[in-house]
Amino acid sequence: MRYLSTRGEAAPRGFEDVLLAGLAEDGGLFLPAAWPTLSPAEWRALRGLPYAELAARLIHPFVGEAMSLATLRGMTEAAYSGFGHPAVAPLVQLDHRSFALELFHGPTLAFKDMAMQLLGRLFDHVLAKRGERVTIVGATSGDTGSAAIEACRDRAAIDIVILHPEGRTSEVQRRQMTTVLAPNVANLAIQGSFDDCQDLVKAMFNDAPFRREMQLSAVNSINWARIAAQIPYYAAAALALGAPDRPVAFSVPTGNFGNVLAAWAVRQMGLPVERLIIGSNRNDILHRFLAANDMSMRPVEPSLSPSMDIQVSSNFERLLFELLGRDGVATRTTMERFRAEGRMSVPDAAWRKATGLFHGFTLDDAGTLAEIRRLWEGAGYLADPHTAIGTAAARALAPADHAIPVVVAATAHPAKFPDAVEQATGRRPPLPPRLADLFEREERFSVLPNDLAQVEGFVRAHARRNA
Ligand SMILES: Cc1ncc(COP(=O)(O)O)c(C=O)c1O
Ligand SMILES: N[C@@H](CCOP(=O)(O)O)C(=O)O
Repeated sequence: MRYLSTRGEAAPRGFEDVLLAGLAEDGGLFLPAAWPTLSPAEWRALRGLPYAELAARLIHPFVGEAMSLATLRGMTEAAYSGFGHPAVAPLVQLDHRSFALELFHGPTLAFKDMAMQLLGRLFDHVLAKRGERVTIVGATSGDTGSAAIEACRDRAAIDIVILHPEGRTSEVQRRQMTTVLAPNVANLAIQGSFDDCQDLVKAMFNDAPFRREMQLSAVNSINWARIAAQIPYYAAAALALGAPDRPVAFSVPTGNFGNVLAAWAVRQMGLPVERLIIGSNRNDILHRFLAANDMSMRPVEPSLSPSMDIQVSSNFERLLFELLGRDGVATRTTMERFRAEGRMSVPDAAWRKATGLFHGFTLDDAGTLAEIRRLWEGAGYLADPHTAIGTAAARALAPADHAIPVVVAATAHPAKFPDAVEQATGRRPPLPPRLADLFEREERFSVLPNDLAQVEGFVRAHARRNA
């Protein structure tokens, strides 16, 4: 399997290079040169497999010659063995046609564990094989950070620095990151938004000498391996509900566009996905794009679903590349204009192609609380604020054909957002026993302004301490 950059200038690469590089040298994101596809018979043969086996079989085409299926299977089995549910990602029926796909049974209680638990092992394997060491820099609005730290803590060949927006995550989310005191882990609170954190990470990657000096790697969904590892749970849900012989729809609470992109990838691989519903909070740039071909940036506003407080959805560039007929020059020009002018629209044909499949929905905080309450009182289901945006979106935009089930990505455990859940339902969800003392644990993090030179200085000092 070879990978291309969405900006068309980086040389095609294999999986190992893509895993370690994260972002392409030309500033673009990697995508497979061709999508692996399965026939209906091949999809049917995957029904009912244990999750780890399904994951290994679906991820292996993306890994290609980099490792055998048996080696990958060993990693998926180890990655998912510690999950708190035997199905790993169970489907819970919410009403006659909609299902919550619970992706929060991993160690840090959010969907990020589904990919990150595998990524940590992939990094270890490739770094040991090459005798290399990396410095991972990542940006988080709350969940990627703790999942990445959990997956990479105490790993010999990895240093990791996670940037989060100061005061803009939930307290549980912050503590899940800052109470990990492993020497290879550092947390930085940036005085700014998640978008500022993400821009700092991309700027470090685009600073070629710094990138080389630090051997930078990424764990955000700019890294293709993250998306590849998020594909199997959509396939598992679709197969359980009758695919490939019955179409399904997915509703995904969306911020950086990574999770919904994985659902789209399942469609590229041949499963009948009738539509992809994108739920946004008041930071609704994707909704506005789908409604009126207007992707225009506004300042990021804090909401009750902080992990989705994002304006620049990194992975949209991957979809854009496909919408523009895989034209790297056009993708680069469009993205550069977006960053310079703060807005973009795409050619009409591309926009129509996008709106034929993607449907946008937006919900404010009051609506989110009402939806959490409705789910609790109506279905006895306790949802976190992100998942609630997904269920509300599913109800509003489900396909007219009632035979098509709608799968909502349940992206976080309600205990990660106890204040919002309690406000909506009067019930404060407890943390699982292994996190019960989270609020007594010592925290360690530094605070820095949104300043590239200072952040690079911090990353360098952290890496040198551990070298
Ligand atoms: C709980 C939760 N829901 C939804 C999202 C949005 O997912 P994505 O950024 O992949 O669109 C995130 C952040 O990634 C999240 O942490
Ligand atoms: N919501 C995310 C933001 C980063 O997304 P990623 O999927 O690109 O890592 C978070 O929780 O940090």
